[in-house]
Amino acid sequence: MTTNSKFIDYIDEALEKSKETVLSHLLFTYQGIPYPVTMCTSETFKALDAFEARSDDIVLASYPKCGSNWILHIVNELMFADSKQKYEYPEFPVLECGDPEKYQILVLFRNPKDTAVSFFHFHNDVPDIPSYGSWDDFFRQFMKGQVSWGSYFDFAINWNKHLDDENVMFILYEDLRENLATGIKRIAEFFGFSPSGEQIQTISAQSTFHAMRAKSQETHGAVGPFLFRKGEVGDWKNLFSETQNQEMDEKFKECLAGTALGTKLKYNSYCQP
Ligand SMILES: Nc1ncnc2c1ncn2[C@@H]1O[C@H](COP(=O)(O)OS(=O)(=O)O)[C@@H](OP(=O)(O)O)[C@H]1O
Repeated sequence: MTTNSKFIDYIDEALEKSKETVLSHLLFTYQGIPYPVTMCTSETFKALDAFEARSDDIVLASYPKCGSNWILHIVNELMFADSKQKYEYPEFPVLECGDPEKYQILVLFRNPKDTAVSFFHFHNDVPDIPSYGSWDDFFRQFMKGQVSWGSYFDFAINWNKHLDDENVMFILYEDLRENLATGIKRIAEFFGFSPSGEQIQTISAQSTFHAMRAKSQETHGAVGPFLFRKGEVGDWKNLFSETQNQEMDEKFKECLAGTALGTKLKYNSYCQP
């Protein structure tokens, strides 16, 4: 992502509001889903009802902490390689709804255990964001879907219905982690970009966790190093208890076992001890 003061201004403003917010006052509910009062308002959601997309808009859908800043960076670099123009965001680039028919949509998933752990650290590490009392407290709320942006599992169940849509491309965080250049090539093909082998290599080198973390203060302001925290697969093993493992395995089975998305998430590879 390019240096963009609008982007950083928005994050700084949200952090400033977070300073005065206690955890019990963090969430409001819009159409049954909790959102943080520091970043969203019901007015914005209502205004988005009248939003009209352009036919060449690109949309990324992701539950929090699945690597959205990573993919935004990659797409920006691909656009730059294609057009030689750096895109400057006129607004903070997060749209909470829109007409899917009009977009090409990247859907980004990460295994639910690492997603939960990343989400917990974000809350508890960023000084200005209200903290949970403990990992166990956060886990309980995460499993109930009572965290910002709601339930990972409801998000997954809904997207499972759209995986075969022509305008939707699925990306798995763990696949990208394993082979960044291949992932970048697939994203480029989906959007009709034709980067050279050299451009793919350059974008890959700029999109590694370490490269992005090193620039994170420049790209994301004070919160940067917390957004690019560890970037690993399997960090959940440091926090999950045996009971929590079983609880999430059960929930996964109940919600996603036997579904197309359930298979694509490769749960047995990434979520078993
Ligand atoms: N380049 C690269 N490689 C590997 N991993 C990366 C990369 N960029 C971001 N990340 C990791 O993605 C996690 C943050 O996800 P999001 O950007 O979606 O967070 S947010 O919802 O916008 O707050 C967060 O995960 P954790 O480190 O586990 O907390 C980031 O470190």
